[in-house]
Amino acid sequence: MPKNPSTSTSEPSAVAQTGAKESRRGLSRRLLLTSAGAGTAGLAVGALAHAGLAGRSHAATVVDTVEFYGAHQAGITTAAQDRMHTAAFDVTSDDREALISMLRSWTDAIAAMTQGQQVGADDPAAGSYDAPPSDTGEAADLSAANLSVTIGFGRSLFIGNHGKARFGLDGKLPDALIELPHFSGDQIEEGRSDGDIVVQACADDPQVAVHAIRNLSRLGFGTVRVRWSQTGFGRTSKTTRAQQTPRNLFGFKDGTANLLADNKELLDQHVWVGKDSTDQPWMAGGSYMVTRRIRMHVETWDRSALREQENVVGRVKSTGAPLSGGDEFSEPDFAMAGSAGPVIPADSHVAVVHPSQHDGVQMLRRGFNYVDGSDGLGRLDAGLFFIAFVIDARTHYVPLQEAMSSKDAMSEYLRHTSSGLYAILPGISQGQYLGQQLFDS
Ligand SMILES: C=CC1=C(C)c2cc3[nH]c(cc4nc(cc5[nH]c(cc1n2)c(C)c5CCC(=O)O)C(CCC(=O)O)=C4C)c(C)c3C=C
Ligand SMILES: [Fe+2]
Repeated sequence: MPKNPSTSTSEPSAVAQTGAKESRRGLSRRLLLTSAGAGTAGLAVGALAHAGLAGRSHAATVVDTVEFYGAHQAGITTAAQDRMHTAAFDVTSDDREALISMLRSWTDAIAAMTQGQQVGADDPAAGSYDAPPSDTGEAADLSAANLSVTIGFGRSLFIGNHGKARFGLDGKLPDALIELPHFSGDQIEEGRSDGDIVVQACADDPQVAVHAIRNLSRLGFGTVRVRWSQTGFGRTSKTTRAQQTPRNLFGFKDGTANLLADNKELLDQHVWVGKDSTDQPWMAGGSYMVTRRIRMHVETWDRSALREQENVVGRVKSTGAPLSGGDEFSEPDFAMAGSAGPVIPADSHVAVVHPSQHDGVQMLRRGFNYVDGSDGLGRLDAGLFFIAFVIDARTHYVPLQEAMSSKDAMSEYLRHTSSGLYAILPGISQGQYLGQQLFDS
């Protein structure tokens, strides 16, 4: 389990572990960790002990925090972490002020947790003995592990399930926040889908991601309740050039042709909502997140020949190169002829979803593998929790999914069991709360 905080992020915190921060906020989780006894928690302790509580020389301190404030929320272009816990919440209260108050407390908690600090108070022993601790405590000895928390609102937050405006949000529903259509072959479970608010927590330590969701859920008690939640591991994409392409549960490299954090022009074109590309000015700087829990019939896959597997994906299993040749990052040549039709079959996954088939649209994929035990019939309940961030799902997701479900050979091995589309809030600066642009608009 990666407890190594030496992996810096695409958005490192400029203030991580400075003396100023210590005196302002008291002991951070990581400094508690260091002072509580080197040797118990792996490399983090070694590194921080060297940075020296004694000497207070912070020069060697490693950074494993992701900046929370900014024009966009973290957790989208942030270097994809290894673990995920995503949850959707339904708002149980009708009170707009209660919702805003919860979003304020969530903002404070996220700002603290992403910097490796406890929720509420930095020192868990400082609270009242007669009250529950302000932090649940299971991450107290862990580093921030590159935690990012990303919040979005579902269509039902604006108009409920009957089209009636909620929380005074009349006229604030973005046109792009559609109800995703039913796609051929879908076996969607309602209880695993949609929801008023989505919270994606990603970290390089599963306990840190779970801790984030649990503490937000606790802070929301009386205002929201969890509708569904999903854990994931082994990121199935890369979002920075420095990251190696990971493999999905079919054993193929996944994320090769993904949009990357350093391609600002493409991100502006395909991921970030701009003030001119939305009917809702409050969405500028935001994005749309598509979630699909896709069961992969791994037992059937494992019994299929390598030739079949590669023809289904359109790439070489070992290297990730397109079947038309070259290396992993070579462009596929869909026109190259083989002995019986194109070398890359027209019904292969990459041929079906490639931008050349869809007016050049691209998406930022950020999914995770999942295994939720077995299904009672001797098969793993395993697959991909597909997550993609796009500027507009109507142009950047729906047509691709329609093509997949009608002509993608991979679909035979897949079953979509959940579906969600959320308006990802723009980022905020210090002093603001998540969602403020909407509620102030
Ligand atoms: C509708 C969008 C997509 C869904 C759903 C989806 C599911 C899915 N994909 C894989 C495995 C791979 N996908 C790969 C590439 C790829 N996939 C999509 C879209 C969806 N995939 C796109 C847009 C692309 C990029 C195409 C391109 O530009 O070439 C690949 C190849 C490697 C890579 O580029 O990432 C694999 C492998 C699975 C297993 C899956 C559902 C479980
Ligand atoms: Fe794919």
